[in-house]
Amino acid sequence: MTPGHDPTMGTIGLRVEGLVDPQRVKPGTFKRIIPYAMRYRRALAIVMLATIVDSVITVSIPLMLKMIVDDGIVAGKASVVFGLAGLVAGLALLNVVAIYIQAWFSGRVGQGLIFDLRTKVFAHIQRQPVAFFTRTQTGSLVSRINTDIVGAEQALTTLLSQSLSTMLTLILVLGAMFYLSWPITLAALVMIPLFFIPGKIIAQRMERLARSGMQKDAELGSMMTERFNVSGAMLVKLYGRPEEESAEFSKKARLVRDIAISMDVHARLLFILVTLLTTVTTALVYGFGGWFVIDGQIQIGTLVAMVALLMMLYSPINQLTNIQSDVMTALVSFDRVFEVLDLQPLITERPEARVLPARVSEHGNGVAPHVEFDNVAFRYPSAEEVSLPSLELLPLRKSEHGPGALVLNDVSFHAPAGRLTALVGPSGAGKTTITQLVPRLYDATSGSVRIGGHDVRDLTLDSLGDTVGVVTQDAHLFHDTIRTNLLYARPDATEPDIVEACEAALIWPTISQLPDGLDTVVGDRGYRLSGGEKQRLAIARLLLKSPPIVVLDEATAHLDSESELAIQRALKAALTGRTSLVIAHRLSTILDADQILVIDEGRIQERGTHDQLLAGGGLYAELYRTQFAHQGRSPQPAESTAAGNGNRALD
Ligand SMILES: Nc1ncnc2c1ncn2[C@@H]1O[C@H](COP(=O)(O)OP(=O)(O)OP(=O)(O)O)[C@@H](O)[C@H]1O
Repeated sequence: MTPGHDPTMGTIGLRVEGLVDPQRVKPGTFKRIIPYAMRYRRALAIVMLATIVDSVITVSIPLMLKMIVDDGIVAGKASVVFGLAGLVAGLALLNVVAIYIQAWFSGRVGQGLIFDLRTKVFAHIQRQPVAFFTRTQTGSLVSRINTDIVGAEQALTTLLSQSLSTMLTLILVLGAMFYLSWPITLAALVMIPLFFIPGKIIAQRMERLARSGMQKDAELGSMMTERFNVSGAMLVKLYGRPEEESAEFSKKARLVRDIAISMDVHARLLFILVTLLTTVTTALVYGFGGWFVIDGQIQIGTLVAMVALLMMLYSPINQLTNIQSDVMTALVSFDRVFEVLDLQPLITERPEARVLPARVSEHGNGVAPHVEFDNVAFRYPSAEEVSLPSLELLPLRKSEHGPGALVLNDVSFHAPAGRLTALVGPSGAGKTTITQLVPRLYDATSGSVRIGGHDVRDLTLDSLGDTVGVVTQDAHLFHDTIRTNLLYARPDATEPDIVEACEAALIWPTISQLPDGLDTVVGDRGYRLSGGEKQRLAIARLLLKSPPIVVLDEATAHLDSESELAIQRALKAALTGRTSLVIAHRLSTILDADQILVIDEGRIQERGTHDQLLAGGGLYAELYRTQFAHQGRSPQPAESTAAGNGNRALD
């Protein structure tokens, strides 16, 4: 089947109404581009100089052809013919040099711009809060850094290099034509406005298609990013849906194809119309010019030069119409990049933020600070606050506009320095949310979270990062070596430091048996390691960082008893002497906790030690019976645990 007969191609050509996003380029986009270009003013000046040389040479050649014909051939002077022909060849050579310089420097400007924008957008995205990433489609984001930035670069280089050469050539060619024969030039000029009309109409259409195309392209990219990682691929397999996935993919790819075809058709249409007008105008010049030559009003050489110049006139006019559509298409890219750069990060460092003062004991050892929640209420930020609709998969629903419901309410507690505070409660109670407020993954909506008496919002983000270590249930590992993953926590750690951390986390025996040891690549998201090994590696990473405060979400995944034991021992090492906030899923942890907070519906419903709470016979007692008691230990009084004594039995 030829592509033209593909029955799925319902929206080819100009009929792509449903695909086109009617959004326009924001006013002021162009102005914002200028500072980016100004960084390359020296290279740009060279580009412009080379462009001027190129234009002048290009226009002077037809004038020399006229002289060859009239003053050489017609006059019968061979020396003039040879001399001028040699000069034309020399100028052509010089032009090659000018074009080469132009290409070299405009490449530097263009690629430099891509580099500047990419690094800026990447750094900006890094500063976005976690909430942004929970809403955004990864593929769309990647596409902004790749496709859109390259598009934006094209806008600028097209605008700066092509438009100058176009305008200059146009002026020089018209000047030369007027000089040679103003009546023929005027006749040709009458046609020029006609060249702009199709350009204008088609350019607008192309702009909308370009925006739409980028959006759909990003959706395609997103789908691939989600399906081509281990978790996504596993889900597809386990639910046996490869056919549906392929169908969904081809639906999206079809849209991308149709938009691309439509863009091609528009570009081609523009070209055809301009070619038609060019031919008609050339015929007009030959008609008038031929008559003038016969009439003896102009020389034959003048007609030759006029036609050659005319050919040069169309190329810039053609470009001018293209520039319009190219620039519009590419301005869309800039607009989409600026859209990301304009997104203000929700969690920022205050200008007067301070480093958390280190506390030292009488013996000169570092002392972990305590953590306090004071009347904290929290709601997750709304979509408008943290994300861009164009980076989300689906359009926002009505319910997603405006602030959501409070997830935490009136949460106040004191997590004593160097002690273990366990959080327990039913699913969705708000435990994870509470722990996320300590490292400022989110900020409290009201009330305050304090570390060592300092509001977390008054601390520098670096100091907060150094103070709080987090191990989540699904500890993420980069697709890199074990060593690189560990060094991520402390880049200056030495080999003995790494080994010590791995030994304390009880992962060293496993690592040392691997053929490549610490240089083993862990695979995408650590999928080449078992669940228990991954968690222990995450604990080793935490130990290497050695933060005074630890936030930990215990893994609920079922582990064999050996791994379970290893993890418990590793945790013991990780928590000793540290202020820890643990979402507890293990019996051993709640028995060892200095304080247990029972969370339900975003509030602290009960608090105390295991014995006190069990005696109370409330929610905790029920949770204990359903979640913890079956884990194999008969209820027993929690051992009293002094901070940092290292004697807490976690196993
Ligand atoms: N990023 C988010 N945006 C909006 N709401 C969220 C977000 N994350 C969690 N929630 C909601 O906040 C509430 C508390 O969730 P949280 O994850 O803190 O519960 P949890 O006690 O840790 O539950 P689990 O034990 O199942 O992990 C839930 O109702 C959840 O749906």
